Amino acid sequence: MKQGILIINAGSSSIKFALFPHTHPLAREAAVCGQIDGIGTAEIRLQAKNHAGDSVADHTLTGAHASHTEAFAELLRWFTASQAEWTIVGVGHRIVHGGDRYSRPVRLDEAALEQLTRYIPLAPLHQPHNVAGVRAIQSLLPEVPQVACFDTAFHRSQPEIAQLFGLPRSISAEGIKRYGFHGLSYEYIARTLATHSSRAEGRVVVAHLGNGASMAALVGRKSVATTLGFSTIDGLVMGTRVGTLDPGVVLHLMETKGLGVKEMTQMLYKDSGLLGVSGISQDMRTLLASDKPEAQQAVDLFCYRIVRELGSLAAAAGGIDALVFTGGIGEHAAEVRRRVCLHCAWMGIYLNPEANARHDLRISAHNSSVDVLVIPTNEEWMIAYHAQTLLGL
Ligand SMILES: Nc1ncnc2c1ncn2[C@@H]1O[C@H](COP(=O)(O)OP(=O)(O)O)[C@@H](O)[C@H]1O
Ligand SMILES: CC(=O)OP(=O)(O)O
Ligand SMILES: [Mg+2]
Repeated sequence: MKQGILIINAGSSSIKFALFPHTHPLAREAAVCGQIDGIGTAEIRLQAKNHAGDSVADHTLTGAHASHTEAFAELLRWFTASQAEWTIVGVGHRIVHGGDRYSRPVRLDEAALEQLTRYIPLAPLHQPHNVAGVRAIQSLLPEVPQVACFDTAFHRSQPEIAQLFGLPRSISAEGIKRYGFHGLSYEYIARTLATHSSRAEGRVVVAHLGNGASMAALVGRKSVATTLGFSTIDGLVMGTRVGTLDPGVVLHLMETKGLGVKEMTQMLYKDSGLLGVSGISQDMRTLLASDKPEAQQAVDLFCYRIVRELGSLAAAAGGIDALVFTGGIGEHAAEVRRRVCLHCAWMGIYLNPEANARHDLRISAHNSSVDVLVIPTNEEWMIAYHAQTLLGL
C-alpha cells in the first residue's frame, strides 16, 4: 500500500481535495486532486485528475440537496473504490480563521475543534464548512490524525500597529483587529520566490486574486500588511464580496432601509463585488468576455482597487522590489495584470506585453525597476508540508 496525505479545502459550495504521496521531500505535485462542487444544490459534481493532468473522475450525483457531510462521504466512497492502493496516514485542512490563538498549524483534538467552532461568526462563508470537513473526516476515518492550517497564521508576524483599528481600546482588547487571510498562499509564495527572483528577501507585494482576493506586503518574506482585515469582506472587490466600504454606509442602510444583520451579511458577502457591480457574473472570465458596460466597469473597479492598495502596501513596506500575481485571476487573466500595471508606471513598474500575454513567470520589461512575476500558488502543498512536519510523518 502507498501512503498518502489527504488535503481538504472546504469552501461554501465546493470541497477541493488533493492527495500527496508521503515522500521525503514532499513532491510538489499531488498524485490526485480535484473537487466536489454544487453542494447545497440538486446536483453535485465530482471531478478529479491525476498528477499528469488526466481526468480520473467526472460524475454528477442528482437528487436531494447534498450537504457537506454527504459530499465528503461521496468523496471518500469514490476515493476508497478507485484509489485502493493508498492508505491515508494524515489529513490536513485549510481552516480560514485561527483567531488570536493560532499562529501556526495545530494537530486537531476536541478542544481545538471547539475553539474553531467559536470562530464561525468571524468567517461565515468558510469556517462552518471548514469545521464540518474536520467532523466528516473524524467520523469516516476516526483513527487518522488531522491537522489544521490557518489562513490567518502567516499574518501574525505583522507589527501590532498594522493589526490595530482606531476603535476604543476595550473593543480592540476583545480581539477585534485585522487578522488577514490567504496566509497559506502567501506562505507558499514566500517560500518559492527565491527560486524565481533575487528580490525575494526585499519588499514584495503579492496579489492573490481569486474568487476571494487580497494583497499582502512582505518584507524579509514575512507579512507586514495586508488588505483583508477582521473578516473576509475587507480590501479588494471580490467575486461576491464588497471589499473596503465606509462603515457609514452600513449604518445608513440599516437605519433607512431597516435591514438587519442577516440582510446586511447577505448583501456584503454574497450580492456585492464583481457580481453586484456587473449584475452579470462573479466570474472574471465571463466579465472579460462581455462587452456590456456594467461588466467592464466591474473589471475596472477590480483593477482600480488593486492599484490603490498597491500604493498603500508599498508605503507600508517602505517601497517595492517585486510584485507577484497569483490565484485564479492573477495567474490567468493577462488583461487584469495589464490594466493594473498600466497605472503603476509611477512606481517603476513596466510590463513586457508579450511575456504577459504568454503568462510567463517574469512579465516585467527590462526597464522595470520592479520585478513583476506570475507564480501559481499551491495552498494544498503548503498544507501537506505542515501536516507532514507536525505529525512527524
Ligand atoms: N483564464 C482565466 N481568465 C480569467 N479569469 C480566470 C481564468 N481562469 C480562472 N479565472 C478566474 O479565477 C477566479 C477563481 O480563482 P480561484 O483562485 O480558483 O478562486 P477560489 O480558490 O477563491 O475559489 C474566478 O473569478 C475565475 O473567473
Ligand atoms: C479567505 C478567502 O477569501 O478565501 P477564498 O479565496 O477561498 O474565498
Ligand atoms: Mg482560493
